[in-house]
Amino acid sequence: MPLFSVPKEVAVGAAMLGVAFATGMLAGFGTPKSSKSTIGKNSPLLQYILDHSLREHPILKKLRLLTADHPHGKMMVSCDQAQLMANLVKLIKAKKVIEIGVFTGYNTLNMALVLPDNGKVIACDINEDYAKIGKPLWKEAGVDHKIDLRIKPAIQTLDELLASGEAETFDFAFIDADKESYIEYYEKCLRLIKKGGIIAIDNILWGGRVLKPRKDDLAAQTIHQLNEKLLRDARINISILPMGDGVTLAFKL
Ligand SMILES: C[S@@+](CC[C@H](N)C(=O)[O-])C[C@H]1O[C@@H](n2cnc3c(N)ncnc32)[C@H](O)[C@@H]1O
Repeated sequence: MPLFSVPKEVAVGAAMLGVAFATGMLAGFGTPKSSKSTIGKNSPLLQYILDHSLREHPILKKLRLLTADHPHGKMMVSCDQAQLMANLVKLIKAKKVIEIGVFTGYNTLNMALVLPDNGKVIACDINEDYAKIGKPLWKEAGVDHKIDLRIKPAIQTLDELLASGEAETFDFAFIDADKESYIEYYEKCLRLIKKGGIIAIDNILWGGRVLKPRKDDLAAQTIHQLNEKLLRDARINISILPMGDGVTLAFKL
């Protein structure tokens, strides 16, 4: 039984989105490429959205183009989603931010650029080689002093932050690493952020595989379980945005 019935206008909107998926109407971002888009490719409408909203810092753009050439370039967060997160970070006047899954550091730089000079991004990844690509650009942008890169499993970093008394001291978290650990990441981030803080969770549509997660697809199953859990979680308010590969915003109450 669903917790809430679906309002008619929502059902209509969802149906329209479904049609858009099916017809490829919402079919992706052209240039600049939104590399992680589930919502298709080559859509004039999404291109229009980008053309009329993207204000990308030149060094951020440089890192995006550099990352796009990387063999795993598709892992990079979409630029429109990154811009939304930067706007949220500014709106809530965030000072302390966690990023789980740095890759080449596009969004790490994106957030560092909008934090105050004494702000901090705790940037978690297991692969130092990826981060080495972005590091010189963090420096070129003059924000490297705001980035604390921790190369080890993110769960370990989160546990260390909790153990050192940093619960309820963070303003914003972005979860974008191994999907199988998403529920653990969420629970630990929820303890680390303050009331009024925001957790953004990427890939919550997982290329559409959340609709019918296969038994052997642990990532799809975990994301789907998290989506179900968040709907019923009284500690937060949520919104799911059909942007990139789907992003949930969880607002801590
Ligand atoms: C999708 S990418 C992150 C993209 C990044 N947020 C951006 O702005 O472009 C996922 C990253 O998670 C990292 N990762 C995978 N498992 C991890 C773990 N257990 N702990 C920390 N990072 C992990 C990978 O090395 C990879 O760089």
